[in-house]
Amino acid sequence: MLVIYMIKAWQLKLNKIIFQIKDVTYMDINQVLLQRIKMPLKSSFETSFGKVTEKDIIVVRVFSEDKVGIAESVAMPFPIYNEETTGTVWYMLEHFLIPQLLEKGVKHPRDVFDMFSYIRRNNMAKAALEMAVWDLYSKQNGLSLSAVLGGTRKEIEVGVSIGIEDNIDDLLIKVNHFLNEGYKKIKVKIKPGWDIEPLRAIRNKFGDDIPLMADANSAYTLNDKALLKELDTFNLMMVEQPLAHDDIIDHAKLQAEMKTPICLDESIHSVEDARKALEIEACKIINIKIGRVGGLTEAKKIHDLCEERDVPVWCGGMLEAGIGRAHNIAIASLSNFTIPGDTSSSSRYFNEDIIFPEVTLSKPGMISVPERPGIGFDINNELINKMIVNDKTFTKATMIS
Ligand SMILES: O=C(O)CCC(=O)c1ccccc1C(=O)O
Ligand SMILES: [Mg+2]
Repeated sequence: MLVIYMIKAWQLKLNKIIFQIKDVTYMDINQVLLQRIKMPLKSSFETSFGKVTEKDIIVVRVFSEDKVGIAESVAMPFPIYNEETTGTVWYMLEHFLIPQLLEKGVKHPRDVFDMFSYIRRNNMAKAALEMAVWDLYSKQNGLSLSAVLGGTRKEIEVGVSIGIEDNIDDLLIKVNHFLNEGYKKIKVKIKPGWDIEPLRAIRNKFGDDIPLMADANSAYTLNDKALLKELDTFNLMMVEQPLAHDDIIDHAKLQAEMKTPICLDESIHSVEDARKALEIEACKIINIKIGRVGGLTEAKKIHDLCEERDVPVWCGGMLEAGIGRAHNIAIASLSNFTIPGDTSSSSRYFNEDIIFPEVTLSKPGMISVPERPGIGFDINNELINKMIVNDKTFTKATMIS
């Protein structure tokens, strides 16, 4: 008995030592592949800043000797959510990020963020590469991405985001449909002229208890204070980013006068932004999007800061295809993601997704966190190949010569 115990203890110690050794050796990334694909959305998605009808994605793969890490760029085709576009992400990856990663190498995915910190912003470009490196690292260590990030949940709670609809009837049909699927949070997009009326209609039809929130995507200013304060009458879980994309000061002023918690999305690009926003009480909740903050390392830092300060977070979405969804599921398995996120099933936006199996609800309003190494999904390469508009391979040899 004692002998078995001693052997087990030794095995554990040995594993720990191997893990530590791995952290000081290079990850040996020798090739990166970019594939730009255009994927039709089932139906268009409208927000206060505009309408999207197809998903324009860059699939990023990083190769080591025998493993491949994968991620997806979440930038939109136009610079309307933030300053990046699919085109700028490609440019940054091609001319700055990939050459540097291949030339310098990293020992741990954590190093990627630091390596790129001298480059201002371009967070979605940085994130696309960094997330692929995290997936590769997880696969090299035979662990799920969730486990490597320190996730504790086996299942995550999810909600759904509903765009601006043509009329109230269409909106109510959608809300009804998603409530029936069990989604644990209904988020509706609002803008001037489409705010009080749709929220009132939802409350009248479905009652005061359904978990409801509104996302304004920066469509208002403090001149709309009276209207925004009226939102307090709808018992909303929160109102997301009511004011300017680059503001925290006015949000603090508004939060001081509103009962409904404000959640910031567009205004938070880093853990430093989060610290400042919390310090001046510009919000009570933060929406974490891995792409917006430059990758999983920074996303985890924001999560940890918020946890320390008892501020709940949730995982936002950018209409991701399956690879992006998989990364969202992994980060949302961390303990302080206590509010249902925007990561819905693949079928919410796509007739067919680029992963196997597709993301589905394991039970009403829940998605299970994969336990297999890395993101825990296989890639539907056949489908990806059908949708490619551009691709490029980068190798260590060609970069350095
Ligand atoms: O279902 C999703 O992925 C979330 C959709 C969403 O709300 C959104 C989609 C694109 C850009 C910004 C946002 C947002 O959260 O503000
Ligand atoms: Mg938002």
